Amino acid sequence: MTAKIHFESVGKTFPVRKTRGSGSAGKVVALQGVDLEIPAGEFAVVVGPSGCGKSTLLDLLAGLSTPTTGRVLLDGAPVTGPGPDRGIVFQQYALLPWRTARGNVEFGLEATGIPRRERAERAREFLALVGLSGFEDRHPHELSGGMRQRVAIARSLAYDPDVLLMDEPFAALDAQTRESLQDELLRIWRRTGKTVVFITHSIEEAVFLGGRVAVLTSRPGRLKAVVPIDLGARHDGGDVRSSPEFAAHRHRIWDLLHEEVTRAQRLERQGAPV
Ligand SMILES: Nc1ncnc2c1ncn2[C@@H]1O[C@H](COP(=O)(O)OP(=O)(O)OP(=O)(O)O)[C@@H](O)[C@H]1O
Repeated sequence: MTAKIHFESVGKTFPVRKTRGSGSAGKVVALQGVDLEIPAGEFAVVVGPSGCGKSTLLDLLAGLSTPTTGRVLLDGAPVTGPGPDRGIVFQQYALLPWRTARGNVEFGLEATGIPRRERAERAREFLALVGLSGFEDRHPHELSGGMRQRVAIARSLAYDPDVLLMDEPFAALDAQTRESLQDELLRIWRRTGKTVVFITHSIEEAVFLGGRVAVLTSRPGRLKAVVPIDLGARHDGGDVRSSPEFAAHRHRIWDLLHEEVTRAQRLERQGAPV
């Protein structure tokens, strides 16, 4: 069966401008030879040291940039640009401040030609899905950070993309809000059956959310390991985050990352101006 998403020997190199004191322009190899298949309906999480190319990987899948080598396939066809089959949620809310929660969710639908009444209905439905019934008429400044991010998720889901791309969507939130949004997201994922690609710096978040966790090496980002997460039935109730299975997965990913983080720090020190 064709994978929903297939990174096929993907590499990405960025040209960098000449900096003061350095002789010539150079390049940054952000990703190198990344091979990863993600089946439909999977919740895939990507972790890796800072600057290893996680956002670059997501941008390629979103069609916001093109790979230097290899291909990114969606349903077997190369990604050639952004499309409504992929919804993106970033760390920053990116909401329109002059529009209400409902207006923000409707905004994404306006370009699709869906009639006004249906847009309003769908916005209400998706705001309810993310737990924001009763807050439809609030503006972003009248909502908490967690609520704003819920609006952003509702906006992405409202046009029914097959794939949800999430780039550290909860990183700016306090710990409690973050955990409750993780619970919500899993509930929504189970209900909608979307394929999710989720980037995070948090190992706990990766283990809690991921069906599989892809660990990237420090730059250039290559695939170091793909760790299947099995938290068993405990995921359906109880405090899964304190279970021994959770701790074992967390430890395994920590081990994989630790070596890479150390390597990245060493490279950073070597590259730092003296
Ligand atoms: N447009 C660009 N031009 C030049 N270099 C870029 C560009 N975008 C990313 N890079 C470089 O590519 C590398 C990977 O960046 P990317 O943002 O994908 O990493 P990341 O793993 O998401 O980082 P972080 O965890 O810090 O968010 C970095 O060294 C970054 O500076």
